[in-house]
Amino acid sequence: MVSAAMSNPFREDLVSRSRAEACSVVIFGATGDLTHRKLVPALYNLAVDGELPPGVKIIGFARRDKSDAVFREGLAELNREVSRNGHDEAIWADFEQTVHYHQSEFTDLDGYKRLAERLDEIDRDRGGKGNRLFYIASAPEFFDEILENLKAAGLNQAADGCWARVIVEKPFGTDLPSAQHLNQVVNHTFEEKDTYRIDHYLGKETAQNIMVLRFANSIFEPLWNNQHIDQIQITCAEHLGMEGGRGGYYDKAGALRDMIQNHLLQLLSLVAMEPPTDLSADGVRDEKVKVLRSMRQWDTPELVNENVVRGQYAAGHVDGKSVVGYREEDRVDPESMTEAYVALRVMIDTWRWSGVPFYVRMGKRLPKKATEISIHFKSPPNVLFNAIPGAATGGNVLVIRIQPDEGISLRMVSKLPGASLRLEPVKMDFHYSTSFGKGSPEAYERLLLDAMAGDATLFARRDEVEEAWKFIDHIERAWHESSNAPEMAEYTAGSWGPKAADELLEKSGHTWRRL
Ligand SMILES: NC(=O)C1=CN([C@@H]2O[C@H](COP(=O)(O)OP(=O)(O)OC[C@H]3O[C@@H](n4cnc5c(N)ncnc54)[C@H](OP(=O)(O)O)[C@@H]3O)[C@@H](O)[C@H]2O)C=CC1
Ligand SMILES: O=C1O[C@H](COP(=O)(O)O)[C@@H](O)[C@H](O)[C@H]1O
Repeated sequence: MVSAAMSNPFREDLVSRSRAEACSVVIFGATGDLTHRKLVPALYNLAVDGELPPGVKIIGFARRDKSDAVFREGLAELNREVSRNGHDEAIWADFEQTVHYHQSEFTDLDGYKRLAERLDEIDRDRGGKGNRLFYIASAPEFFDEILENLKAAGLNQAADGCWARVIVEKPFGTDLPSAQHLNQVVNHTFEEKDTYRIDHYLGKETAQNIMVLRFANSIFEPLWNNQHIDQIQITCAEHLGMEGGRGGYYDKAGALRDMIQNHLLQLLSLVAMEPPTDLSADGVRDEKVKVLRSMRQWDTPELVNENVVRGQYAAGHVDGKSVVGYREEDRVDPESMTEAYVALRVMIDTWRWSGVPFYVRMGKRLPKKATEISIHFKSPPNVLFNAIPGAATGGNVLVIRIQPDEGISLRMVSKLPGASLRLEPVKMDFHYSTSFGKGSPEAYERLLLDAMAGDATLFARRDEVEEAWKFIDHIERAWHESSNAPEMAEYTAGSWGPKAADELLEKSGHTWRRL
């Protein structure tokens, strides 16, 4: 068995103090894609690894009429396809006994009252009262209604000595006012300490390792500032387009709202934050929110033009297959002005980061799926080796590979073996799979376990979400409301994005790192 402490040595004391506790997990939207592909496989894999607390019950809440047996069979079918640890029929047979289905409309208060009775029964079987974890995995238009109905049915209150918590899926609003409204609804239903705004990038093993790399090693932190770092790049490349009917959602959201506002600004704040005073949820989140507050605002169309590039893919080839352009995708408006690619320069106006550009890019239909952060150190003074072949290969680059092939590499310049002095870049490389001999758990496993343990460190706090929206809203306004709106650039599917994104960096003498 892999214990929580073993999987996270950095937070060993915290994990041993706050273990996941038995509870009823109620999933709203349980017949949907997220539940089948991510949530239930995550719970199953926790069970396989012996991490799921005994006594956990899973109750799927959705509209379609289904028996427990039919619901379980549908879940098993997907689990066979996607489960990280494979699908063991014997383990599944035990696991599925903990899974039940509750049919109701999200809008029907009676359905919640029946749910309350059902949960009471489960608690009685457990020997009295119990904990409840509500996971809102529905489309965002139902978030308010589900929260209000939970309150109306008294399900936001826990029995003495127990807890009732809520996990809210993304998107957490579509702009600052809608996020503020949702925060008000959530906070009037559950206390902030019981609210878990999910950002699955924070649950990725490599994202968690950013703090360890920075603060558990003495060699990096002294260099982690504008004296030594020239620029930082965060790239999230996806080869997929709008498969599985995603075009309808995506064309309303776009890359900036879908990925930058949440996942990539979270990664940026982990890279840029000051050391927290402790590892408590608020200790860490206090530091992250300071980064978000210090981002220079691109609050005029001119500033957006100078610092942000948006793009859509035209037809091209990805993975050897020809694919259509963004505007030809299923459920996408043929005249859409929604971006499937964004590249931006972020400036963080703090003592540590003054003058260091953070370049962030994300795009659909790029040549491959890969997310990484690269820290580009300044070059040494060009006095000793300037006349030597290979000397112009640049400074050190530390690369944190978030996915796939999770790991960290450091690029250095070395002497090529031989009688004459020639320089060549080399790479020191650490791979999670070879160093630890096993793959990383899925982000949802860690996040579900943390919510059961009452540890909100890897979840976004209210002020983080709102600060991120403030930054994003200026850009959205410049794109969609200004008369001199910056252009929509085009790139061929399967290429690394529009030329304008290269030009964004060239202005400062930089180039995107090749992945
Ligand atoms: N899919 C993914 O990989 C990811 C999804 N998300 C987020 O998770 C959320 C859910 O996404 P996803 O699972 O893909 O969505 P789906 O459309 O696949 O599922 C929606 C679910 O909501 C239920 N539902 C819809 N209307 C009602 C209603 N009136 N009453 C009761 N149940 C209802 C459906 O039930 P029924 O089938 O019975 O109608 C279904 O279970 C979204 O917010 C999405 O942004 C976030 C990250 C990744
Ligand atoms: O939240 C989202 O994330 C996925 C990418 O997640 P990953 O874990 O596969 O990197 C993205 O494709 C999707 O558009 C977005 O909504």
